Amino acid sequence: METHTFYKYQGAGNDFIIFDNRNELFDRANVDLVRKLCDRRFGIGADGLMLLQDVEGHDFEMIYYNADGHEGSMCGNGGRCIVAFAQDLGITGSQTDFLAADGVHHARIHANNVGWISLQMIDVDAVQQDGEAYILNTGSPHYIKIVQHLDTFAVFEEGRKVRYNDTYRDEGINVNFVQAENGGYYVRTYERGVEDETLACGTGATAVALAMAWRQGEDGEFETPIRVAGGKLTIRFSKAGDHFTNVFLEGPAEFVFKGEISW
Ligand SMILES: N[C@H](CCC[C@H](N)C(=O)O)C(=O)O
Repeated sequence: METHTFYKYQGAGNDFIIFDNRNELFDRANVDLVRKLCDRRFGIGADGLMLLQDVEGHDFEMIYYNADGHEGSMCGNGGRCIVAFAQDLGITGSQTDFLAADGVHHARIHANNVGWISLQMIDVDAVQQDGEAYILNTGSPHYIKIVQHLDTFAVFEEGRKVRYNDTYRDEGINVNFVQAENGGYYVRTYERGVEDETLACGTGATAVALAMAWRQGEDGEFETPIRVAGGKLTIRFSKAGDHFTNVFLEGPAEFVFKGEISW
């Protein structure tokens, strides 16, 4: 048994356990351990777990796991949280470039708005349709459907049906329900890998902003406010036809607590 220090961060209520794994003491392949630490009853509890590691040519590498131990896709809120963590560790200043599952990300910590982080997301070149829903990949795969009365909508049940239907069962998909409001959108997401509704999903909020602009069809520069259960996010991007560039996810990322755990 060895004792390990962990850190807990949250971004708009999407919560993460983070380890400084520059010493590589956390075994990347230990998926059972990831699952146990993320369990809200048997472990620390979180929507996901991240490892901050050293990597050639960038400030650090972000290794992200969903609560079920699944690794390999991007997490937008997690990305903003690990940037805050890197700054708290003194690894980076107010700007950083780091490596994640979907490539290199640039991020900026706003000096005049403490805890507000702007994270560049991958360019998007394709929006597909599945019936009335929109499908796109913003580092993770997303399904987006417009609904009425989102406040009382059965996100868990309806999200789960889509995530496990014949089309998506094997790979899984994150299911976002959206309703327009005051020049922006209200979004609730059923997350694959958590297999539940979370309070926020950064790649999901990004996918919603892009899909809604694609649906409207006009090109230009956009700044889209997105309200989620855990707070507010802003998505900035340029749209030219099916091409989305300069995509930024902006929102809060905060340290919650740190602790020690043995295994
Ligand atoms: N919460 C995350 C999404 C994690 C992606 C994951 N649920 C998946 O695609 O497997 C976010 O803020 O972007």
